[in-house]
Amino acid sequence: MAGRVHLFYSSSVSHTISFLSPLYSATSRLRPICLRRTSPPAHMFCTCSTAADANPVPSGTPSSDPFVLTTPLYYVNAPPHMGSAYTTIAADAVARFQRLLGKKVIFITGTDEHGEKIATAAAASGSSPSDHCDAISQSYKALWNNLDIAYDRFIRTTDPQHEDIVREFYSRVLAKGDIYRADYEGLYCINCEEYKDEKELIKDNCCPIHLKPCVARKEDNYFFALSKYQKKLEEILRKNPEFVQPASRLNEVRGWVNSGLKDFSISRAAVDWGIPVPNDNKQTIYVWFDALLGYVSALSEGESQADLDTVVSNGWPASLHLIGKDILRFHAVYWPAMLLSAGLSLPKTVFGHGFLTKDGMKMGKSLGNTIEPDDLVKNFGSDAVRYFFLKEVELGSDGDYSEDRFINSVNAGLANTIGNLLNRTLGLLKKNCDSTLFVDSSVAAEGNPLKETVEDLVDKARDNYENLSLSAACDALLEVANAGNLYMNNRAPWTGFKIGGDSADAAAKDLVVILEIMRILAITLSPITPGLSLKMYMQLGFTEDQFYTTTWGESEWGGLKGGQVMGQPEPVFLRIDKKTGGEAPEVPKKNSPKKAVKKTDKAPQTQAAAQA
Ligand SMILES: Nc1ncnc2c1ncn2[C@@H]1O[C@H](COP(=O)(O)OP(=O)(O)OP(=O)(O)O)[C@@H](O)[C@H]1O
Repeated sequence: MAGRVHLFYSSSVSHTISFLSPLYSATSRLRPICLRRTSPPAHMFCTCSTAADANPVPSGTPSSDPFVLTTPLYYVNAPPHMGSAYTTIAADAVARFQRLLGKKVIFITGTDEHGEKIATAAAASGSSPSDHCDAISQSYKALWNNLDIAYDRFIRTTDPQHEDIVREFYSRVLAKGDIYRADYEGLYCINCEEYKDEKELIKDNCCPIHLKPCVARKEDNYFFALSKYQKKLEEILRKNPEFVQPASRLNEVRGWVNSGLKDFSISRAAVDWGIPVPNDNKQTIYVWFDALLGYVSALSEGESQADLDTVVSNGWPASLHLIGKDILRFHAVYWPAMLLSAGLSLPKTVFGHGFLTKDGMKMGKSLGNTIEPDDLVKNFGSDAVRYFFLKEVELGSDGDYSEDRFINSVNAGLANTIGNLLNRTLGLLKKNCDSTLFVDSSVAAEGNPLKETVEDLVDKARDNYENLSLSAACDALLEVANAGNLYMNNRAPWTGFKIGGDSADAAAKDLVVILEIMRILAITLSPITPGLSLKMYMQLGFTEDQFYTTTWGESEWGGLKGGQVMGQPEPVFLRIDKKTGGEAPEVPKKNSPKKAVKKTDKAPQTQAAAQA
């Protein structure tokens, strides 16, 4: 889904209805309005309906329904960049957290492959659109693999089952009387694949986003009667404020809706590379009326027949659409209206996060001002990349990348505060206790207020995960590690071992306390840094299989047992040397989606893991 701007009707667009579907009649000339392009609390995971309460169509999600979450389907005009990776990493962390809670999760991502821009990009590279799409969608899959993304479904809008769903959806909306035909003339931005309002253009009729001149175009198109859904959308936004998150985005969406919704064009006459409009193969379906349906068609995977009733029974509606704020209007205005028209339930939450920027401009494929995530993974490992962007860029706000900030943050958090504490503690345990735990961690912590501190922080992290405050979840977990470091320094167990007797027993208990903290951290940090967490868990004497079957419930204090033998103290995360950068880690071969949730390969996953 490109950050395409949709323009309804502008003063620069001459628009007259030349043909009306027998099912819909418009009587007035459509008035000009243009759209500009530009982050759920605990309740979003409750099983009661939210947006669906205001939905006139049958809805409601029983508690056994899966947690379905989506990233945008990325537009294959160019390979992925750090911006595309940002949304996907955040979605992966949410998916992993929900799995830890024991939910059945369906994490959907994929690629948006139709439209003029794709045909042009293919021609420029001397390949057919279909070969081009195969190559670029593969580059997304490869990056997700390198970033440890455990998606469940990867939908391509050129998949046959998707095309079937789009046609069925279109037919439902047509039958509802919500599609009609009209003339359209105006200035067109090929990169946005949209007609633009002259008022929003900059010098020489250039698109303000892509900085390229728009071209005059005239065609007749099919339109979707968005205006019919004005009242319903107002009601949904009033009754279900959690439908759009964070609150600042909700206000934006309310502003758009309250200023009056105008119908929009859902076909293109001049674009061959698309799904033909049913009963009119001279037109193809507009990319957004096609791509948004990918969230639905992804649920038909594995079915011999792809139809809307099947996908509904397979988990629709989605619990969460995680998107960038550039495509909020499509997801929070057009999409719910389209779903209402087709008689489908609305997603529970649309979360529009902020932008990664470079020199103040949104990083994007069209502008080419991108950071290559593969380079970051190669230099620093996937855990470092995931940690930095989730901790340092609050979901919902914009954030700038700088290598210095990256290295400082990752070194301070993962290498010093967490990795070093585990390594020191295991080193002391090896030297003084033959790497064996002296007592159960529940016994070691009797009367120790640190246990309660940790429990409170873990609860805080859980709330933050649930609210999609991923950065705050990282902060709470770092506080847990800080509390462990402080305890180690205050208690100085090495002196107790030197003294011997009761003091040595107390020191041995202290080590158990700290290792229990590390166990809890390994579990609770695993949505953010799955590779590092696995490494930590295994050093604590657990197996890989045990790691992949842990639940959030197991983060309760008391998992370590007396007599348990710990692994060898080896650094789980090495400091990154500012001068040389990180050493290249082995890029793990992993992530067939399900396998990634319960991996069986043994490849090290972090810079440190590769070196350890
Ligand atoms: N700079 C960015 N910061 C955060 N997320 C981004 C950024 N760029 C893209 N994304 C993610 O990708 C989505 C847009 O996908 P798309 O494939 O259109 O990428 P794009 O680079 O924005 O494309 P283009 O530059 O051609 O408009 C956004 O909604 C967001 O989820």
